[in-house]
Amino acid sequence: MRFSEKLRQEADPIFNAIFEHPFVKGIGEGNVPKQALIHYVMQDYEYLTTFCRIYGLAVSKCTTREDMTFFQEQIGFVLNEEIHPHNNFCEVAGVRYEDLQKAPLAPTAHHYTRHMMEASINGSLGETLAALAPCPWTYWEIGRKLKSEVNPDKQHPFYDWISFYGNDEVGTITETFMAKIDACAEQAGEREKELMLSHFLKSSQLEHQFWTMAYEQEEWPVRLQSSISSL
Ligand SMILES: Cc1ncc(CN)c(N)n1
Repeated sequence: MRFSEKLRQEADPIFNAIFEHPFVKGIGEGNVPKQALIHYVMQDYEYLTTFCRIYGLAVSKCTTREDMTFFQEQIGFVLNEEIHPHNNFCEVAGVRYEDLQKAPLAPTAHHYTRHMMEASINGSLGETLAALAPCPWTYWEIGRKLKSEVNPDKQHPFYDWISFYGNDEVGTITETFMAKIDACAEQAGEREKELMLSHFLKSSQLEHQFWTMAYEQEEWPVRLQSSISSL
């Protein structure tokens, strides 16, 4: 079995819990509370900004230009393409995208981004890839599942979101992650492979927790006036 398949197999209960999450189910049913959509976009905008910084850290781990090019292209994808699903959520919620930017990271988004940063600063390229992979991988599987089960037409409120993540481009990104993880695992010792599995499972758990954070509009326990904590 490919190492990437083993990661996916170990994470199966988490992926299944994500498919059953009320936010994710709500996307398929065309029925997500407005405040959940708003909280999601506010947090995801900051999450994806940090994700680009982590891709920069990943570049510092690369030994080939091919790997560098992959991460460079992924930064372009986040900055230029992933604004479309955010715009879909904003349109449904009836808010302007510009008004949802620069929010302080909520506890779960903070935890998730710091987990990936730690893996990419202190770990190998394989550990970095394993920590980052659940981001495209879970969304690709959600998109593909909703596309086949719901088969939305253009009248569906989340047609754009489902079409975006169920699209072959996100599938190709996921498959490239898998191939790079497999190549790293072939060179890795047992300890490094254990860490890759651990990082993959932690990020998958935090993907699930991110949906809950948005659905329940998680905030820090004490509300402050200042937005200085936005990093
Ligand atoms: C938290 C999260 N995870 C994954 C994705 C899809 N790139 C996203 N936009 N946000």
